[in-house]
Amino acid sequence: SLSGAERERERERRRRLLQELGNQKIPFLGPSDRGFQQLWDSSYSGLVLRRSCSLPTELHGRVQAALLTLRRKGCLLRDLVRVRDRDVFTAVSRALLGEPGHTYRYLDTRLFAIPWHSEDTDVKGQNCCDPDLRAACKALWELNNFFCSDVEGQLAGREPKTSSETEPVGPGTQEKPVAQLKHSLSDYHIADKEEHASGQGCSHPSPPQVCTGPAKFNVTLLNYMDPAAMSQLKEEPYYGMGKMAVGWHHDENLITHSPVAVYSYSCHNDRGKTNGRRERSRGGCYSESSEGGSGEKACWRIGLKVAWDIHTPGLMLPLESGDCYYMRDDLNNTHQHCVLAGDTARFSSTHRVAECSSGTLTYIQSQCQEALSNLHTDPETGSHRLLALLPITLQHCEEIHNEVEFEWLRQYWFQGQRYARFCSWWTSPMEQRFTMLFLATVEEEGQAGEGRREMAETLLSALTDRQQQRQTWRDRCHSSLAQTLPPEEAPVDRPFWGVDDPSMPLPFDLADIINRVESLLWRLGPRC
Ligand SMILES: O=C(O)CCC(=O)C(=O)O
Ligand SMILES: [Fe+2]
Repeated sequence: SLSGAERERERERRRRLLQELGNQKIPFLGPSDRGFQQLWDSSYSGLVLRRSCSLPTELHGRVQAALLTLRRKGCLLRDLVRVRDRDVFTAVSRALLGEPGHTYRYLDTRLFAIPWHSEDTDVKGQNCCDPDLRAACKALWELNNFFCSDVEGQLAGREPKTSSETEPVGPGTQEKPVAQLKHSLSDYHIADKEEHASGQGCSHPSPPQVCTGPAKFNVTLLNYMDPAAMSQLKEEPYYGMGKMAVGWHHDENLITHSPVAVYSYSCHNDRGKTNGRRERSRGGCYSESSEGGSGEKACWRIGLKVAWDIHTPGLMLPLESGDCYYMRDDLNNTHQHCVLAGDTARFSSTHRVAECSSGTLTYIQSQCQEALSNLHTDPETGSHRLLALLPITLQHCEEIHNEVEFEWLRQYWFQGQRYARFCSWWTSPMEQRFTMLFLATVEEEGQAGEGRREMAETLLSALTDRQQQRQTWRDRCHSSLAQTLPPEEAPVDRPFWGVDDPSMPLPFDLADIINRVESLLWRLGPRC
């Protein structure tokens, strides 16, 4: 994610562009506009549309049922994210599904994946949630497998478009013959297992972090919004594309150049399906409502723009229920996208190759292990002592402490009981007493000279940083927006301990300790 300075530069750049633009709108093209396909070919070539009809029917059925199950169970929740140092609720409700132990970080928020539950006899996950939820997760895992193999096919075959049957598709892509798509779902499972076995793909936690092999989507971020329930959606400001459910953005925290695959499902508000003809007016984005054509329903659309460019027209792509699209190559880097709300409720499942080198439970547990290996506990007294006292070791331990506390524990508890409510997979790792918090200070260590100064300096910077971050999290937990949440979703300021908790070597409030280290440094005098 962006640093403060980078954010500031972006803001300034945006301000200048808006100034240049004045009150004018930038043109954009939809499918019924002349030059649409040409614009797509020339400026949006990483975008590929796969129409609903080219996916297996039974896959649609399972995925759509799964999304409805997740909604019914209340798994989809609005995130209290941070944008430009302010807390805001996302307009869409979300949930993350994915490989066990994976997380996805966006807008200063770490989402913890509900595991796919791909195995029926997963010992670890057996009792973590009920069968309906397990089945729902598994359906999205099947969709994930479909996308993994489909996006590869799309990458392999870059011949120019040959079929004009399904309009429109992206440039340089060939719709797979329908026969080829009528694989049974189990074919995809097998393909998936084989790829896992061969160790290819880019979902593995360690670097390199550039996508080279076939795409292995490791998480999907689900989105849901019912516009009827939203009082005010923002108007798209640059092109006049209409109301936005998700504003302009790049997807964050992805392996460089990895693709994103999206399944779009717009539910019909009424009973029954839209039958009869569809009318295509501007952008083909109105469909006649099912009950005799009274009133038009705006459909959901994706907006795309070239980043930092006010000259290339924008692209607006209407999506019918069941349509999928891919963002390939570097489209996500060079372009931004937004989601334009239609009239009906809509789900999307957005499959990603999350950059997980520091984003898995395995990773953070090994970090803890490493730091703890430097901690000796006296079996008699229970007191703790650091084994290695090199400043570099101390600094590393303190950094790990901050990482565990702020990137994992506080992130998790800030989202309240939401995870434990549907699936208890994360409960045990998060409830574990993270002994990390026991790391003692070196104040008492009888060292002299530069070594001691260096230690104190190291400690001071770690503690100051920790104190600041604790305050930020406290503020976020007690913000007026956080207060509006029901108890089960309300942020919990955890971990927290009282002033005289004997099991904690350091108080929660570090102000006194920081003062002591500061005065120690002062007593040691200036660096020689
Ligand atoms: O819903 C969609 O089609 C895309 C949503 C999106 O851009 C996102 O979740 O990052
Ligand atoms: Fe996105």
